[in-house]
Amino acid sequence: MRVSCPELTARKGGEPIVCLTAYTAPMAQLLDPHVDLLMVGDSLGMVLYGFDSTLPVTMDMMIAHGAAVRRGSQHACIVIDLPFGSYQESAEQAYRNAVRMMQETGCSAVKMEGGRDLAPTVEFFVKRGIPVMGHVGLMPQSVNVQGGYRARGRATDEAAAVMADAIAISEAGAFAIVVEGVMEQLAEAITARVAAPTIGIGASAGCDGQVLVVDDMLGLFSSFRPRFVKRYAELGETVSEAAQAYAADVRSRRFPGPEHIFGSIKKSS
Ligand SMILES: Nc1nc(=O)c2c([nH]1)NC[C@@H]1CN(c3ccc(C(=O)N[C@@H](CCC(=O)O)C(=O)O)cc3)CN21
Ligand SMILES: CC(C)C(=O)C(=O)O
Ligand SMILES: [Mg+2]
Repeated sequence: MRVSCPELTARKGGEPIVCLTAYTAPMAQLLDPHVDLLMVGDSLGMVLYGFDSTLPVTMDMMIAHGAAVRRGSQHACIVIDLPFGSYQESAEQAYRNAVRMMQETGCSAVKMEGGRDLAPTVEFFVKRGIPVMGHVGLMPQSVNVQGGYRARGRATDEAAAVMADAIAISEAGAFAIVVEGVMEQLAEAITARVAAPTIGIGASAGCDGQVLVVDDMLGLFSSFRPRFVKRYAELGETVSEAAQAYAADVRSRRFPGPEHIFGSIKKSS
């Protein structure tokens, strides 16, 4: 049985919720036994497609990758980001896009970035059968309004605003909330105050769970190294070294060797 959204909500205050992003079927297959939740993040626009923000990501991209992750996993709860522009206009627009996302991918829930202004949309979804993961604090889809990817809540007025956002999204019925790029004190205060479990990224161990972009923690997306990313592997270096060794082998005709070829032609009978 796949992990359900209510099961994750029930983990509030208990064993931390383990979450990673995944964008492809083979990566989902590798991560699935070890995590509670696989997040198909719109960060794929930056990590896989080379965009300099998540804004160019489309519904079609999220659906293609969401369906792939679903095919590659059996156990984890699957949550897909609704991309920029697909939900901000109205609750009705958001709901239509979320229904399409669920029908075409088989995912369990969707995630949307937003605070108090988004609470009516969250309530609209939950009343109509779609579990919602919230996302407050640093919201990458608002990079042009924020003027960069800066941590939120350094000053008390901004901290109060993020707290009010988290409370509104939790009270609207979100089953969990991503809290991104906030001070430890604020993450702890939000986690203590809201009913929904908090999933932190750059938000300290004071949250009910953690998420990282998998390519960041594997050292595959090497250009990105903010302080909240812990490197658990250096796969970027492994890939470079493998490519270099292959190139040298091809140029020197060391590859392919006798063990890599189909043998000799036999005389027809
Ligand atoms: N690969 C990847 N990993 C992520 O964690 C991620 C993405 N992509 N794309 C979408 C957003 C963007 N994110 C970011 C990007 C940069 C900082 C960062 O470097 N912040 C610094 C300096 C910012 C500044 O002052 O301009 C900080 O101190 O907060 C944080 C989160 C997190 N998300
Ligand atoms: C890291 C998570 C929170 C995300 O929104 C993404 O990967 O797009
Ligand atoms: Mg995202």
